[in-house]
Amino acid sequence: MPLEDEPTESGSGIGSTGLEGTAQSLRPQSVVPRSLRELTDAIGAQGHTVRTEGTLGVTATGISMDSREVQPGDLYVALPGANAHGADFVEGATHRGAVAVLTDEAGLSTVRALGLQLPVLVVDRVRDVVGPLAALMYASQPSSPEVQRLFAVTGTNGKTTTTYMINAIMAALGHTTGLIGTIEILAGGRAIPSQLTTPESTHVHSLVSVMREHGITSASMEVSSHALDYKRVDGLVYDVAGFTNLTQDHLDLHGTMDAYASSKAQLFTPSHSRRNVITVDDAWGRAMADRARSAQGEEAVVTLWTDYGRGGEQPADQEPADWALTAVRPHGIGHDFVLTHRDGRELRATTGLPADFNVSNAALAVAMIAESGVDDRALRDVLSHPESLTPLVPGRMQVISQEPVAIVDFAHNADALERALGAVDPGSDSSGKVIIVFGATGQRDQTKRPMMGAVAARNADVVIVTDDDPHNEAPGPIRDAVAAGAREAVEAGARAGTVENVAPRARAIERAVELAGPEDSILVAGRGHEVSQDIAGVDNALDDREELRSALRTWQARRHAAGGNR
Ligand SMILES: CC(=O)N[C@H]1[C@@H](OP(=O)(O)OP(=O)(O)OC[C@H]2O[C@@H](n3ccc(=O)[nH]c3=O)[C@H](O)[C@@H]2O)O[C@H](CO)[C@@H](O)[C@@H]1O[C@H](C)C(=O)N[C@@H](C)C(=O)N[C@H](CCC(=O)O)C(=O)O
Ligand SMILES: Nc1ncnc2c1ncn2[C@@H]1O[C@H](COP(=O)(O)OP(=O)(O)OP(=O)(O)O)[C@@H](O)[C@H]1O
Repeated sequence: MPLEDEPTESGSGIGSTGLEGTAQSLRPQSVVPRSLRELTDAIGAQGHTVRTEGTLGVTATGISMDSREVQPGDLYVALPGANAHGADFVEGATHRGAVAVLTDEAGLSTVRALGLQLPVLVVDRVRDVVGPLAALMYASQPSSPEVQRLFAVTGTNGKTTTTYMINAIMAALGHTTGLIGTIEILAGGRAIPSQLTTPESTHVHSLVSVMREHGITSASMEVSSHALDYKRVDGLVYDVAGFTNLTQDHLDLHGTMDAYASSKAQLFTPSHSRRNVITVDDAWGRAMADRARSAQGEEAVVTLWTDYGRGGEQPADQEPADWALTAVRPHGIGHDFVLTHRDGRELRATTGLPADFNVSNAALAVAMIAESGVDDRALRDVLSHPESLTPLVPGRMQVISQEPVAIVDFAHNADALERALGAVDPGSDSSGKVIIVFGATGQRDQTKRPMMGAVAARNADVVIVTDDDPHNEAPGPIRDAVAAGAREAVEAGARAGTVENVAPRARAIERAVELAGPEDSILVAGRGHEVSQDIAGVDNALDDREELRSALRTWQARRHAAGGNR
């Protein structure tokens, strides 16, 4: 039974000088100092009222919204938050060298109560002005796409994979690429530690500038709905922004699916993007395209149809999409596909990544690049090489073993789980069972727990419910809620013959492997690339890929000892 190689560091391209640091600490080398008067004028030019206290002649050379990240010469942005007000930390910020503060009235009172006399700019809604100020400070917006091309991807699932695919194609087209997303930030192959999918606005702007200083001519970014609501990408206009899909997730933040859709829709407006490619496989996508057209105008919005299920026929009652998948054929564990434009142009490509949804992600990546104005002939040439659309995306349908098929994936909501299970199902011609190990996150959207359980029971033969990141919630009841959804589905006739509740997670993975025969498929879902599990605020080392490899080695040794029979 071959175990797949462990992933290796990919790419290089640029030297590391000037890239030592984290998303929080990196700053462009060349920054034009800005007087508080200039910054005040810039806030006023955005239509915000700003009140100033203290001298406006002071110049700032950086901007930070966390006291712990302040560098000498910074404007410290003291934001009101859910846990604290940034003004509570203003003394720390001044000790680190902040020269002025931007805050609201409450923040001003705190600063003055502390007896601090440094200049203060006061606005009503602080987050509204930070992005554009950081854009000014770090001159982040590229002067043209020829200098640096910026891509953004949003949607519930597929952002990470699509951004990796965009980068793989752009690199093959000769660009030095940058990436900002959930797994990592990459600058020309150099990894920069990061915490959020989309970093805070001050970091986003400094990173884009730093990347340009290091010769990065194309950058793709995941833009989460949190980022849009928290205005983390304000002040940056992407050349092309793409939409993957919208399914239930993050309702703890957004409340309703409509509010969630409205958050995403902000990306498809002139203040965020010039051109959009929107996947219109379902009603959410079609509504997103309609909203984008009313915000951007018809010309700026391109639709993409990837729901190839009916053999390429688009629904007759819908307007045909601009780009559509018109042929999909299995190719190894991946697929060949043809993307056809309404005007008759065809782009042929192959992705070696498994699962139907990766054809959708690949189609979006290709359409976004085609719409970004790259040379058509060069693009066709690059797409003729399968490796252009087969990046290693850590923890995304990552194949750990072929026999039994053992895959680690990041699916952590019902839709992603269903699709990932569909991809590992050997089908009715095979006697192989599908075994799934997964859990649900604590302190997040609780409504998805039984839904995920039910999806697992409908699409797998053996369901092993375990812990994800419980965070500060008791893990037992989370597992019970997921398992209850699975058992209810089994009672209603779902496929699963067994539902087990096993913790800790490493033991659940072992259990899945113990139950597997060589013809079976194991999917360990939910944590993908993650290497630690947060239990009650403590990060415990745990890598699903390592646990799976170790359990498979034991499985292999047992089989060997038993002479190949189970
Ligand atoms: C819900 C959310 O996104 N909250 C973000 C928000 O928190 P907050 O407004 O409540 O801030 P707070 O903790 O009250 O602190 C108030 C202010 O004091 C500052 N502070 C705090 C302590 C200190 O010592 N010094 C200091 O200056 C903080 O930087 C902040 O500006 O602002 C903070 C400061 O920038 C963020 O760190 C924090 O992200 C938290 C950590 C987070 O986990 N966010 C996740 C949910 C998130 O954004 N996820 C999405 C991806 C979602 C997905 O698709 O899966 C992402 O893009 O990563
Ligand atoms: N187009 C898609 N449609 C549905 N599910 C998908 C799609 N692409 C990926 N997935 C599933 O979603 C999981 C996460 O994929 P990916 O990391 O690319 O998405 P993401 O949008 O970046 O997710 P997150 O916001 O949670 O980081 C994958 O492991 C896979 O199970």
